[in-house]
Formats: sequence, C-alpha cells, structure tokens
Amino acid sequence: MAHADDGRVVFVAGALPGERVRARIDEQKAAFARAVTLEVLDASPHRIDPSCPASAAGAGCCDLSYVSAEYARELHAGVLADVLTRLGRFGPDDPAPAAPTVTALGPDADGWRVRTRLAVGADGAVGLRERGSSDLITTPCVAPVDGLLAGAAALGAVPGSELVLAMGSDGRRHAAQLSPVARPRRGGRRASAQRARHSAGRDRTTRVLEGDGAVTQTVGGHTWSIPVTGFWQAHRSAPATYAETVRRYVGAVDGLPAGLRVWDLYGGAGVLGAGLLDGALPVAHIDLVETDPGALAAAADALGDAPVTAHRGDSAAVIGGLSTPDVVIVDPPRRGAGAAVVAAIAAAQPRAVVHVGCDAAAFARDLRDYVTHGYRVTAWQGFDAFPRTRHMEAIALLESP
Ligand SMILES: C[S@@+](CC[C@H](N)C(=O)[O-])C[C@H]1O[C@@H](n2cnc3c(N)ncnc32)[C@H](O)[C@@H]1O
Repeated sequence: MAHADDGRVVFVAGALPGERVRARIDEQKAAFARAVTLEVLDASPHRIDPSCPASAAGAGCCDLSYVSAEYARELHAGVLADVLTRLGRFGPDDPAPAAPTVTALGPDADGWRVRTRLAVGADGAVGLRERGSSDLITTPCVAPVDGLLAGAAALGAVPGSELVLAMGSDGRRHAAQLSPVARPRRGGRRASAQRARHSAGRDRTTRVLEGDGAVTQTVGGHTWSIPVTGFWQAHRSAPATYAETVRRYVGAVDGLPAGLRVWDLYGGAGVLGAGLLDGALPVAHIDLVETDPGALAAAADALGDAPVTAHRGDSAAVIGGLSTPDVVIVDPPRRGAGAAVVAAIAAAQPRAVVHVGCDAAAFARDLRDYVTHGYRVTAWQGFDAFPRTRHMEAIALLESP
C-alpha cells in the first residue's frame, strides 16, 4: 500500500512493504487507486526471483512468487491480525488468545496442489488464464504436485473447454473436460474472463478423459472416492492437518459429555467430522450437512459404517431440524457462514464450535458474530494453505461461557 500526493491509498500490485518502486496507476476511484509495479528501485530483503514461471509470465496463479516463503507467512499473519482487529474487533478487552501465527502445511512451497482447472485454447493448448484477461499462458505453474500437469495438452480436451485435473492420494491422476461456456456478448475482456472463471461446473457437461473420474483420497482411517470435479482441499496436506486440528481443539474442551453429538456443517464428504472418529473422543453421532450430492454420495460410501447421518441442503435451512449438538464444525465457502447461520448455531447452544475459514475477512466477521452471542475464542491458528499466493486458511475454537 502506498499513498498518493492527495492522500489517497494506492494498492500497488507486485510491490512489498518498505520498497520504492516505479508503478503505473491502472484504476482510479474517489477513495483509492490501483497500480502495478513496473520497476523495483529499492528492493525489500524479502524479495526473491519469481519462483513460478507461469506467474512471472502474467498468469493469475502464484501472485506472491516473488516473496520468500517465510516472509509471505509473516505477511499473512499480519493480514490476519489486522482483520481480526478491524473487522473482528478483537482487542485488549476481548479474552482472545494472542494473534494467530500462520504455519506451513508441509516442507515445500511448491508441488502442493492436488487439483487444478486449466483453460483449453483454440489450438488445443492448455494453460492458465492471464491475470484479468482470457488470454492463455502455457508456461507451467510450480504449485501442482508432480505429474498433475504431465501431458495435459494430449488428453484431448476440446478447444474452449476447461480441463480439470485431480491427483489421488494413491498417486492416480484423473482428468475431465468441462464443456465450453457460452461467451457473454457484452462486458469486455475482464468481465468475460471473470464470468468464465466463476462459472460453476454444475451447468456444464463433464467428460472423463483419464482415470474413472472417482479420485481416491485417504485421510486417517477413511478412504473417499471424490468426483473429479467435486470439492477437495487443494493442498495435499490440508485434509489431514485440518482434521487433526479439529480433533485437537475438540479434545482440549473441558466438560464435554460422553456420547458426543456433532454437526459437520458445509461438510463436503465429511473429512473433518470423520477426523473426530479417528481419535479417542467419545463421538456418538455426526450430522453432516452439505449441498453437493456428489460429496454426500462419497460420504455415504466412505462413512457408511460410521454413526454419520448425511443431510442434503443449505446449512441455514437444515440445522433447525437437527437434534442439539455438543460440538459444531463449520467450514463454509469463501463468503463465510454469515450472521444468520452463526446465530442459528449459537441458538443450539453447542459447548464448542470449530470454525474454519479460507477468507480472512469473512473469518473475522464470523468470529465476531459468535462473540456477540456469548462465545469466546480459546484457540486460533492460520495455515499457509496456498503457498506463494495471497490466500490462507484459518481455524478457531470457540467455547460457550
Ligand atoms: C470449504 S468447503 C469444505 C468442505 C469440507 N469441510 C472439507 O474440508 O472437505 C465448503 C463446502 O460447503 C458446501 N456448501 C456451499 N454452500 C453450502 C450451503 N449453503 N450449505 C451447505 N453446504 C454448502 C460446498 O459444496 C463445499 O463442499
């Protein structure tokens, strides 16, 4: 962040705190402007040669690939502390723990991504979109695990489609083509690129090009068959680490009854709830709530012998009909759970909530809502779950008074 002569904030992409850069202002608003770095005049000691060639070529993948991994985690921790203070309003008067640290999920900042979605160009070439445009960058990114991208252009995805690649924990790759989206007639290059990127797979046909489209993922004592286009945490170490964190947090709560009743909201295929079954906790029953039928089918196969009841539907609508929980796991999409869902959870009076968030600001707002309903944060932790990018994940434990 820099300041213009008139005092406006200027967000400078490609620059680091403390640097002096020459930048081009691309967007001006009344309150702020956006710029992009053209030349670094005084470099930060944390700047490194860009480690991702795709990002260096302009792709929207590893947008922090010019920052050392350690410093990137410091920046993440700073952002998390900032939003927890400003949006979460946590401060000296709140009995919350010290600001969360952000830890790595594994030893390497590269080769972590187990699933990816690539664009297929008019000539059949496969690659990532350029930042803010629909142009194709075919230089490979460093994030995918070994073998995920191998020979991707030869898999036969048709021009204009997208190619979904997913690697199982058994080392088998699966590939599927998502049929082309109709090109919007208006809105310009940037809007059209964004719409295409955000277009969900649900209104598009899927054609499996490699493997059988059911990706094997083993975490703890359970094995799932996840549809190749279905949700699975992107970082290869994320499911086991988050499941372990949820188990550890719940294990630290005093006074939980025997015969624990758990809600696993936004539960996907049930990997976080299943983590509680792997420990010594006396879990009697888990209600899994999820909108995606593919994830629920995977949960039914993997957890068929476990005391898990799957409910298909919107968490906000389903939880009113569930029996009272002792513990609630909440892992919403980027927008967060929101005030209404948090209020409904609090009204059910669980002893503890473990809340997972992949957007720092939404995470901070959700935590504030629990606090408003009398819960207090007793543990929290950030994870560098998308190394070399500005994204992160965070998990908090909240307990009733
Ligand atoms: C961040 S993922 C977490 C999945 C799972 N906890 C895991 O770790 O694999 C969020 C999940 O919420 C589901 N979802 C999105 N909106 C939902 C809603 N309104 N109610 C219930 N589930 C929803 C998505 O399909 C997705 O599986």
